[in-house]
Amino acid sequence: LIGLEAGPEMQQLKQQFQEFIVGLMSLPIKLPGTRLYRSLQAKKRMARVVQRIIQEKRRRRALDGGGAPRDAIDVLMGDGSEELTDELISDNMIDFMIPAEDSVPVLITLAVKFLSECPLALQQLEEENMQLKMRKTDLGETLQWTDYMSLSFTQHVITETLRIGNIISGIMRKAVRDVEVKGHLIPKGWRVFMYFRSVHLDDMLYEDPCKFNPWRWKEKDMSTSSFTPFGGGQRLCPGLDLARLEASIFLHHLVTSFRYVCIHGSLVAPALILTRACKHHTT
Ligand code: HEM
Repeated sequence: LIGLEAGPEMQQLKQQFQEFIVGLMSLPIKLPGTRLYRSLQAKKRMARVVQRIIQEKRRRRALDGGGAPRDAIDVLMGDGSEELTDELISDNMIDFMIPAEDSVPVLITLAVKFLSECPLALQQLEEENMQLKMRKTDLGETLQWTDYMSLSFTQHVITETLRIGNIISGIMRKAVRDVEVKGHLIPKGWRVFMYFRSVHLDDMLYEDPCKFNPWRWKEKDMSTSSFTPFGGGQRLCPGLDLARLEASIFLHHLVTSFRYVCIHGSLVAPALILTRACKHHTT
C-alpha cells in the first residue's frame, strides 16, 4: 500500500493504528483522555508518518523520475491531478489500512473459528478445495479467477461468516432533509445508525439465526436488503470482491496444506460482541 518495509516505523504505525481503530466507534466526546480524542490523535500521528513517506517519494521522483509505480501512493502521485494533495493521498491510505488490517483479517479469523466449531462444514470445505487442488496439480495450472468462482461451498462459508460475524455492525447516515420511512419521520440533521446485526440475526429472516449454517445459502438469495455486510447503494463497499477473494485464497491454502488445532482457553475476541445478540454462543 505505502511501500513501508518492516522496521521501527512500521511498528510505530501499527501501534497508532490500534489506538485509532478502537476509537472509530466510540462515544462522540472529544476531550483529552477520551477514546475518541486518543483515536484522532493517533490518526494525526499516522498521517504524519504517511506524509513523510509521500514527501520522500516526491523528492526521489524529482531526482530520477521515480521509475515504475511500486505501491498505491506511487499510483496516486502519478495521476497528476492537482486535487490529489498529499493530505488527501495520506487520508486515503489510512482509510485503506482499515480493511487491510482489520475487516479482512477479522473475516478470516471468524471463518476459522466457526469452521472449527462445525466439523461437517470444515470437512466439506476441505473436500471441495482438495478436489480443485488435485485438478490444478494434474493440469499443471495455477489458480484462476474462474476457480475461485467455482468453489460454491467455500463461498457459502464466507457468506455465512459475514452474516453471523457482522464484521461491520452497521453504518451511519445524516439526514440532509426531512425523510419519512414507513411512517416515521427522520428530521433534517438527525443522525441514523443502520444496525446490520439486528437484521442478520433476525429469526424472522434467518432460521436459527445464531447457528453457523453455510448450507442455508444453497437456496437463499444474498442480493437482498436482508444481507448487507458490505453496505448498499451508492456507498456499497468497492472492496467486497477483493475481501471475498482474499478469504477464499486463505481458506483454500489452510485446508489443503495445513492441519490446525484450537488452543484451549484462547478467545477469539469478536465472539464477545456476539454474546450480546445470541443467547447461545461459543468462544
Ligand atoms: C470483510 C471485509 C469488508 C467489509 C465487511 C466491508 C464493509 C464495508 C461497508 C459496510 C461499507 C459501507 C460504509 C458506509 O456505507 O458508510 C464499506 C465501504 C468501503 N469499503 Fe469496505 N469492507 C470490507 C473490505 C474492504 C476492502 C478489502 C476494501 C479495499 C481494499 C474496502 C474498501 C472500502 C471503501 C473505500 C469504502 C468506502 C466506499 C464509499 O464511501 O463510497 N473494503 N465497506
